[in-house]
Amino acid sequence: MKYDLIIGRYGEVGLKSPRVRGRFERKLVSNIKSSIKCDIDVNQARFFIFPENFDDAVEKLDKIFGIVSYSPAISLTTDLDEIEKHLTKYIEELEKQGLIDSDTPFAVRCRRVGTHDLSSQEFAAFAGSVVVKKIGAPVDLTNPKIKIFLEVREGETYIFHEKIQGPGGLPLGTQGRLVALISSGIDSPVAAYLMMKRGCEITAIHFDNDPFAGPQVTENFKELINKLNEYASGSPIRTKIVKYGDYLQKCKDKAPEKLTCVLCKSGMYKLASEVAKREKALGIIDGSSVGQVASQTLPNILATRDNAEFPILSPLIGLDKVEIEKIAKKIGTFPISELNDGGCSAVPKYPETKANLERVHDAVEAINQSEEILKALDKLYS
Ligand SMILES: Nc1ncnc2c1ncn2[C@@H]1O[C@H](COP(=O)(O)OP(=O)(O)OP(=O)(O)O)[C@@H](O)[C@H]1O
Repeated sequence: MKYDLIIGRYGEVGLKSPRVRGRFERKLVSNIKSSIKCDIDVNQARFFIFPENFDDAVEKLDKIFGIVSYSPAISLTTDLDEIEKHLTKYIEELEKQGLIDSDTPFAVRCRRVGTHDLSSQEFAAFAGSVVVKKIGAPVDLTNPKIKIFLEVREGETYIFHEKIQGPGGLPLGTQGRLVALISSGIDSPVAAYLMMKRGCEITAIHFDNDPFAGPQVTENFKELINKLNEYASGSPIRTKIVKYGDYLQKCKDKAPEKLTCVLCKSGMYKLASEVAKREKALGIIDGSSVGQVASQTLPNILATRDNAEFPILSPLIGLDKVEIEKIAKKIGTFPISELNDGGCSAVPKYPETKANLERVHDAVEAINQSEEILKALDKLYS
């Protein structure tokens, strides 16, 4: 099929006040243009996208937040003879692709904006008669196997048959910046993805636990960022890597062994708070889910977040592993997270699961956490 344009639609953006909607629309247009070479007209909650390369555009629109659905379409003038001519050719193409034949129940749906001689129903009935004349397929308005859409907008008419689901959400970059703690595991990239979908730009921090973890962990993290960047058109993810081994060694040397994971996590939030200040971010994201592992019990969550200076958002907090994995597979991070990275040897044999706030405060003092975090910050690289 030779299409003329792609019609994109947004959902939630349309519920905003006109001023906010205008801002979101402009951001969405610039995000689309960042990865797709095209011209775009915006008109009444529709994006009319004229790409240089259709296949490339169809693939990339699937990863641009804010777009709820999109349809490759042909355009023509609103005139019954023109509709008959172009729709007949369109049906011929669908027949060649095996999408319609004389037995395929079909329906025409018409949406109309502006003043015309015919009502939407009359336009749909006319288009239906063209399809019947061309191919003899049966009309079935309740249970069609294929739908033909006619969108009549003043003097322009668009014909399409697909409404491809987009990722939804809000345009990236409309909600401010967050610092995301991203390991090489399954959960944290999903957490970052979900907040990107809510329009938040991301600075990703990874803690390199060498010598307690091997180089593969950091390599996997970089691969995960490459994958997440496919969804970051217009606002690529900024990355920071922290050498964290010395901090962990201090925890092991100066605090009860049992508390290593609690102090590790608490140090991450503290360091992320410093990075958030530098990055003008408004919060921190992590991949916690209540009770998933020893470090994610409610007492540990409380004890590790106690000295963070920014809100910590955990979008996976109420999801179970199967639900998280389903998202990871959908967005393509799962196979990377599944790669063996050797794990972390700093984890004690019996990690604390019911951290006591007072004892954690004592341990934080014993390791001189603030100073150690400043030292680690000095070893931050991009
Ligand atoms: N090396 C690391 N670098 C950056 N963030 C980390 C690291 N390790 C853990 N985190 C953060 O802390 C959260 C909880 O830690 P936990 O040790 O349970 O994670 P994990 O199971 O290793 O990884 P994930 O939760 O990503 O599957 C992670 O979701 C992630 O946000």
